[in-house]
Amino acid sequence: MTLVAAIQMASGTHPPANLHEAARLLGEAAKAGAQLAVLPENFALMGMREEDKLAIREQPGAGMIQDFLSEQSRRLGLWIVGGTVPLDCGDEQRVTASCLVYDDQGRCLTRYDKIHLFDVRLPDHDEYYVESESTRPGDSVVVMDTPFGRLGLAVCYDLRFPELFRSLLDEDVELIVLPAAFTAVTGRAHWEALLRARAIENQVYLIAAAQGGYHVNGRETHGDSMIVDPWGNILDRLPRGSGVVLASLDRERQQAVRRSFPAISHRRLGCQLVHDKR
Ligand SMILES: O=C(O)CNC(=O)[C@H](CS)NC(=O)CCC(=O)C(=O)O
Repeated sequence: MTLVAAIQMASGTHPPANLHEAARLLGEAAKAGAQLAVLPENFALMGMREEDKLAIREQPGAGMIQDFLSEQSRRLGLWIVGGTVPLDCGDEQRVTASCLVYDDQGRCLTRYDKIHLFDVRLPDHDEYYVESESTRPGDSVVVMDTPFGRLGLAVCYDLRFPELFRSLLDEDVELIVLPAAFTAVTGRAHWEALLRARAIENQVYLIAAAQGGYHVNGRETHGDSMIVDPWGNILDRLPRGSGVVLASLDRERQQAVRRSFPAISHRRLGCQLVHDKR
């Protein structure tokens, strides 16, 4: 059994203050006995404008945010999934939205760059997002082995693309982390349904860490960070505000679900059949 945490924040415009709050919540998770903690998307900055993140971009491997993640994971003896960090990609106008995984000794082992970017005008609302103006999308599916099982990475809007999760399943993931900053409008309509669907159809644990609250840019994020088990049960959740969501992952229970309800082995369409026809 592994105790894991999803950390919920309502990040503001001042990175040091956001890191201070993240440290407090990571400390809370560690104190509760968590071995792995997931921070939300943009935990270090929810700016006034989308392009504000360009100003705090870091070179891969060095900078205030990455030093923070390394130091916290080492000091707390905690694996940390660093929500997203804006990393320099050699493009003046754009960064990558990089999800970085640190082990309990402060080493950054894995990087996943958000693949699907949120270029959306919300129906019936005066709200639109053009994430691709300031973010360069990733193009690689990323999984890694951890002491807690095979881990897959996805970020926020990625949740709407089941083919990414199938690709993760094809790599035999057992748990998937999803740092997010879902809008209040779309979150109310879709967040829980999408999370539970992705967990159920892939029979994985899903650890979703969200931004949840009001932000200086006038936006509201949905919150409701949750940990979902491979049967679709919500093990713990936090509707609003800052805090820590905790649950135990039970690999034997997961194996039992996959054995007794073998939907994964009943797949007929997708990779294999497509490849056979080529
Ligand atoms: O709003 C902000 O400032 C921060 N938000 C983010 O960083 C990202 C990119 S704009 N938000 C999403 O991907 C929302 C997805 C979503 O809400 C959905 O799929 O419905």
